[in-house]
This record gives sequence, structure tokens and C-alpha cells, in this order.
Amino acid sequence: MSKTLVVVVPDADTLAATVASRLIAKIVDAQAERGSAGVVLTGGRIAKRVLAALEELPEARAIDWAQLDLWWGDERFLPAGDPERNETQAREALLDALPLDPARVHAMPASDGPDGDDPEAAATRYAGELRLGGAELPPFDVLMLGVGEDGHVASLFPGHPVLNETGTTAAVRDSPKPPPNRVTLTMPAIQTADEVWLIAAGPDKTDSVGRALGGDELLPAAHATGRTKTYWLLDKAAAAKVG
Ligand SMILES: O=C(O)[C@H](O)[C@@H](O)[C@H](O)[C@H](O)COP(=O)(O)O
Repeated sequence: MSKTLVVVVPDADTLAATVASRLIAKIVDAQAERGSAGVVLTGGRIAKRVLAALEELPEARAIDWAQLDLWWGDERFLPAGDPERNETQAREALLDALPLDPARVHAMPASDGPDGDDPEAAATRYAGELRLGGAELPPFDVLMLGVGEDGHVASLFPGHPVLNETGTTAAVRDSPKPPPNRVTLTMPAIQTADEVWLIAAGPDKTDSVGRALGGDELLPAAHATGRTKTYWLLDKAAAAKVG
């Protein structure tokens, strides 16, 4: 049974630094335990700030970057290098400055990639990449998620048929959050992570965070749980309606 822990910090800057510091510790622990670590990144503003904050932390030098697998929880299905792609933003915020093993940076396919402008084929291709280690999914030590104003996580939106997907990946063609076409991990895939971290800052998240933590099952965020731990990492504004 996953344990839910809520951590509230004063503001978004502190939240970005706190999450970055926790992420370093989790990666270092996983590498000490099994020689490598697997982290799932997400898109959005606070996620970008976490990556930028991580680069500033001296303890980041404890990470063996060549022994880190990076995955994405979702991707805006756009051409490679498009500034709106989650991968582009993560690379600009941090990744391109790190000595990562390029073969272990598992970006979701672009809309000008091998499958062209076909998000279903791209989702299938990513499912294949996730299986390369021999299991349906690789170990996810930490799976990070932003939280939408409507309570979405990754590209899993309230009331959307994608919430019924039982595989590991899926395509979304009518995302209420632009751009319309996306590739996403499914909720069952998210739930295989050892720890799921839901990260939210600002007053525009107060309602969705309060509802999700209050058990409103209409919100996908309420279902995003890790196998051992689920962290809600919030600033004071986002936590204003948490009971
Ligand atoms: O592709 C995306 O946009 C993200 O994956 C999405 O799920 C994001 O994490 C939330 O919408 C929160 O975004 P903000 O942190 O910018 O509010």
C-alpha cells in the first residue's frame, strides 16, 4: 500500500530547490543500491524549474550521470527540437549540460520521427523502448508529475478515454491543454513507479490539489500513486485547500 506524504514549502523557488535536492538523494540512493537509477520527467513550468535548480546544487556531483536512465511521462507530439516539446525544455533547462549516456535518455518520438505524424505509432514505439530491458516497464525510482488546474497529470485528462487504457503508453489526439496531439504513459504505467512525486505551485493549483488530496476520484491526479510512496510536493499557495 502506497504511503502518501505531503510536503509544503513557502514558495515556488523553495519548492524547485527542495524537489531538486530530493531527486539527487533518490538517484544517489538507487545507484548505491543497484548501480543505476531510472527517473521519469514531466513537462510544464515547475518541472523546468526543478531541473534548472538541480544544476545549482553541489550535491548533484554525487550522481553518476552515465548510470541514469531518463524517461518521459508524456510528450507534446511535435517535431524534434520544437521549443514546446517537453524534451526540448528539459534539455535546455539541464540535460544538455550533463555527461549523460545519450542511449539512456529515452525521449518520446517526435512528429517528424520514424513514424511521421502518427501519435499512436509513436506511442507503440515508445512502449517497445520501455520493454528493451526485458520487462514491460523498466524500474522507475521516481516518476515526477506536474498537476494541471483540472487535475490532469502527464497527458491524462479528467473524463478522457485515455484513462481507460491498460497498456503502458497511449496517444492523445484531443488534449484540452495544447498542443492537441500527445504521447503519454498510462495510469497503470505511472503506478508501477517506486515513488510518484506530484509537484504543484501557485494559486491556480489550489483547487485541483485540494480536490485530489481530498479524494475526488474524478481527478487523474488522485490516482497517480507510487508502489511504496506518493509525495505531494507543494508550495503554500497550491496547498491552501489541503485538509
Ligand atoms: O505536457 C505537459 O504540459 C505536462 O506534462 C503537464 O502534465 C504538466 O506537467 C501540467 O500541465 C502542469 O504544468 P505546469 O507545471 O506548467 O502548471
